Amino acid sequence: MSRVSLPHDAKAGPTKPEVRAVLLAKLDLAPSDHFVEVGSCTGAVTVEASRRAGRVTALERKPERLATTRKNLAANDAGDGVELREADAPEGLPDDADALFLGGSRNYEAVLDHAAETGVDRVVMNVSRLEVAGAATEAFRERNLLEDVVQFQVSRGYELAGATSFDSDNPVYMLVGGVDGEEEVAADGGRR
Ligand SMILES: C[S@@+](CC[C@H](N)C(=O)[O-])C[C@H]1O[C@@H](n2cnc3c(N)ncnc32)[C@H](O)[C@@H]1O
Repeated sequence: MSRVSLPHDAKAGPTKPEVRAVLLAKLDLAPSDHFVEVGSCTGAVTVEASRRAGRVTALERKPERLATTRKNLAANDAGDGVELREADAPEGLPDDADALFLGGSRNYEAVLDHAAETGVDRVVMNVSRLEVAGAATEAFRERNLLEDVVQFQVSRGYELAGATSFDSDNPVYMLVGGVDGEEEVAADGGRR
């Protein structure tokens, strides 16, 4: 299993390893891909993506967090092919992304507009707040970007009195799609 070392911390991160595993499966990155990330923060996703995609452009609006991305990339020998931009998306978004990940939700509607206009093949957004998840699902749907909505929660075991108990992370809503995305509908009319 590939590991990511994150010696440098930032307030809003990192995206947990189990969530990254699902995210990477959905993004399905290949060496021919240009991957664009909005909100790189600790760089946990940036590092993983740089091991799979040929090109990575990572945007982060907060300069101190972008510095953390840079330091954690260096700690993983992962800076090759990665361009870091201090920008508040949609500012700074390239026009040739194959896969786009919204790790931060600020201006997400304008970011989704840009994705739809430039024909991004795979778009994934992680949301933790319920109201934002609902509104963002609608925003994906309105732009014909929605294929799948996945909600999951990870619990991590710890030792308690010689046995194992669990601490639960917040639930994650993962919106998955892309241009020409079609929502999956089961034969009985329910969503799959
Ligand atoms: C939840 S954190 C992302 C965590 C990151 N995936 C990691 O593993 O560390 C969200 C980040 O997105 C950034 N952000 C939010 N909206 C943004 C935007 N429109 N453009 C650039 N950065 C943004 C925030 O500053 C924050 O650092």
